[in-house]
Amino acid sequence: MKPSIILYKALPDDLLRRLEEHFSVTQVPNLRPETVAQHAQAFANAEGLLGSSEAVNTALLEKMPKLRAASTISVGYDNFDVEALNARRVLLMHTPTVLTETVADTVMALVLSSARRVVEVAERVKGGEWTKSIGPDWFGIDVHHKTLGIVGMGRIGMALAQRAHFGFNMPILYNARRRHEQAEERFNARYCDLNTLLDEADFVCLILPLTDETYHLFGAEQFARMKSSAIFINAGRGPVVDEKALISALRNGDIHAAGLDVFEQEPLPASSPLLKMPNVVALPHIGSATHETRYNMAACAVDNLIDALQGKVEKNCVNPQIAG
Ligand SMILES: NC(=O)C1=CN([C@@H]2O[C@H](COP(=O)(O)OP(=O)(O)OC[C@H]3O[C@@H](n4cnc5c(N)ncnc54)[C@H](O)[C@@H]3O)[C@@H](O)[C@H]2O)C=CC1
Ligand SMILES: O=C(O)C(=O)CO
Repeated sequence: MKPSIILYKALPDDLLRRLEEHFSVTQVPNLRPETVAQHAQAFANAEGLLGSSEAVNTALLEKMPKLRAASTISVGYDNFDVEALNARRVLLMHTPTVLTETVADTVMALVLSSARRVVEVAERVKGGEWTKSIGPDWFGIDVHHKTLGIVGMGRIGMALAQRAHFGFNMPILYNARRRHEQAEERFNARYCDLNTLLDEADFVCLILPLTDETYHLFGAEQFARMKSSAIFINAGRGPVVDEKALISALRNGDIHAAGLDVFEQEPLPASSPLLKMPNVVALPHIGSATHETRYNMAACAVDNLIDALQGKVEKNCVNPQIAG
């Protein structure tokens, strides 16, 4: 008999067929308690779980006594209680690498659009305001040759550094938990402590995972330290930043502008002051959202679940140490 799994995200037809070749699949719209209650037997029987963007915690694991592997269609896994998974010896698989280049493109888009005011001035054109040759009130600031500070020099940080160094001649500073020889050799990146990076960078780009250590890593103190001409970019996770402090820093002119793909609450509430600020580019968490990359992420997650339930954890496994 095929192992049973729960699928909580729609998949392209060919990937669903691939999954069904290996598993008996129950599709559900989400992992909310009412959904779990409605499909209690399927959850009770499931050995695998596949989807994204939902909390997987002790309460859910209690409803899934046979669960052996969870596969998320994302690289970030802050929505999983990894300790609880480890305690239950449930493997957690994720999708690094396949999305790295696309997310780095998104970060570069945030850098360019916030510095050159692309969204703001395009709206002015659409609003019929371009009636004569433009003046300095439409101008932006240069990106090329400016200093880029990267906080979190992982896979995406490296892909961003590559774009900035070779494409835009930007000197690169970085802060990470350890020195990154490749970043220094390939992109001439300079390692520094966070305060030095904040003091010197023209663009401060966060591409960090959300962990206990990174929660609210950026607050009033960090924004006050940045240059008043600096642009702040966050494409990692919203709660790494104290959003109230960010709003104050933008209001007070402590920083010049912000480009944001992630927020403390997603979707960003319509009442957020960020939406009223012309110097904020706010995107709906589109870092990896291209047709090609989202397909590749889903395919990777399907393969990951097939591998994990066969005990293969050589790649893309967050907690391989628990494999039997
Ligand atoms: N906006 C979006 O759509 C996307 C956001 N992300 C986010 O980006 C994160 C990074 O992805 P990758 O680069 O693939 O991960 P990665 O694991 O390769 O890189 C993360 C880097 O952050 C560093 N780091 C962790 N804690 C730190 C701390 N306290 N101080 C300084 N550095 C620290 C790590 O050492 C590592 O170098 C993901 O965990 C996810 O949260 C990822 C993909 C898409
Ligand atoms: O993969 C992730 O972690 C995302 O945020 C979406 O691609």
